[in-house]
Amino acid sequence: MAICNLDLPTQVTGLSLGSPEQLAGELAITVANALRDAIDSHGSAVLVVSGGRSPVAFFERLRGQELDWSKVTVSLADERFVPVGHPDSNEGLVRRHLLQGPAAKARLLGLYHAAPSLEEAARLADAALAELGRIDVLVLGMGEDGHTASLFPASPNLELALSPGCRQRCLPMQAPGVPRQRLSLTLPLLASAHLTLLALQGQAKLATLEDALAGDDVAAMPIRAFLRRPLEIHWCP
Ligand SMILES: O=C(O)[C@H](O)[C@@H](O)[C@H](O)[C@H](O)COP(=O)(O)O
Repeated sequence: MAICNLDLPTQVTGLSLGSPEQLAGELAITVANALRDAIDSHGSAVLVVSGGRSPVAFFERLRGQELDWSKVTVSLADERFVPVGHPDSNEGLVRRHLLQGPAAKARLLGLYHAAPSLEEAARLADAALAELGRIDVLVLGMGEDGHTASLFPASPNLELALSPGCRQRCLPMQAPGVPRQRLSLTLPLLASAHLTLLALQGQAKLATLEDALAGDDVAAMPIRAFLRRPLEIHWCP
């Protein structure tokens, strides 16, 4: 299915849903099916999710899905350099909205570490991610500037984070708005996911997607790195 007549590359599929509630439900079913398949095929599943405002309804629908959560590891595509109890924490968001009920049995591999600097926190996250293993499902969001995870245009370290040879799994990044200090998984790790989903809501993000599809400068719009790989976009007005 196309998304609002957007001309998608062959490796990108698009699903248009009627409302944010339908998008959350559809995404939850898609992710749960992929996690069950991973558990059936290799005994465990790794889910990497994004934070921000949009995923809350998706998290709450996903936690209601029947699966063996004790075999699931949840991690984050990016994090803000704030304590987990801070309202801006993505780990806090996942703990509050996803890891509840049966889903609380999942293991959470967070990125935040209390460290004297963002750089040191990124080094600690990078070391912790060594045990993540293969990402079975990656759920990305996107900002209206075309960032994804915390791969922001003009951020220091962006070029390194996007390079195919980047050896770090996690790097310190700077967002244009608060909270500025971020931790982001790098492209090689993110792009290694077996299934990558991009969840978008609203006309503004549809326009951003259209801009991203019309150009090829990845540094200007890092989401472009994912549009040239197999990707499933779920969008609603
Ligand atoms: O930490 C974050 O903010 C996210 O990981 C980020 O990459 C997010 O996916 C986009 O900024 C979209 O955010 P919204 O869903 O809030 O629009």
